[in-house]
Amino acid sequence: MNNLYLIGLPGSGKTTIGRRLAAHYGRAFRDLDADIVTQAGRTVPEIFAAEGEAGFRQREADALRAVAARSGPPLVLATGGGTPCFHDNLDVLHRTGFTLWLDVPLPELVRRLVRGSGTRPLLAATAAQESPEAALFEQLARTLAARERFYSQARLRHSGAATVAAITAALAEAGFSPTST
Ligand SMILES: Nc1ncnc2c1ncn2[C@@H]1O[C@H](COP(=O)(O)OP(=O)(O)O)[C@@H](O)[C@H]1O
Ligand SMILES: O=C(O)C1=C[C@@H](OP(=O)(O)O)[C@@H](O)[C@H](O)C1
Ligand SMILES: [Mg+2]
Repeated sequence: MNNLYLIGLPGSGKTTIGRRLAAHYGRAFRDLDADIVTQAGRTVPEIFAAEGEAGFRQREADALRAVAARSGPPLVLATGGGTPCFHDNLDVLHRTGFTLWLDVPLPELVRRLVRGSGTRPLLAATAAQESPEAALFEQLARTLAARERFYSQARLRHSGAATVAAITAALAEAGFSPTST
């Protein structure tokens, strides 16, 4: 299976860029968080509140395995920021597709996330701090430190321009074949 899997920190553009890459390649797009929400009948913050992070991670692992096991044409999947870091999910990603790490500098992530962090439970507490930007930066830096050893195993780390043209050129150079199944 030749799915294209986008991984990286919250705000790195997995959902936004994933949708554009899918359109470019003529593939279906899926967002793992959206699958989880549909299956649970609850929003992501509601799942964290009712079931804790452990409950969310179990749902995430199950949803990923459902996508990975499906038959049909390969798709583009935006994972959640934590997906590669729990429940051997990285093995599932590597066995069933090509992993692309969107590596975006922390100050840019802070600019993107400082409004709307309430929809991301692991970042929500930063909004109540005296300096939300500084708190968000610290939180993202801690998260990256814990996750970099997973993200860095991606087949391609893209740190350049977040355009479809730049990313598809980098993917081609790294050996991603959009037409192979
Ligand atoms: N390349 C980009 N340039 C500017 N803003 C972006 C870019 N990609 C995403 N964003 C914005 O950043 C926020 C988070 O993007 P999103 O795609 O949801 O990231 P992720 O799924 O990785 O958490 C959104 O408000 C989105 O509009
Ligand atoms: O980083 C994380 O652990 C999470 C990121 C979120 O997805 P995005 O990366 O799309 O924001 C979502 O899966 C959940 O809030 C947990
Ligand atoms: Mg997303």
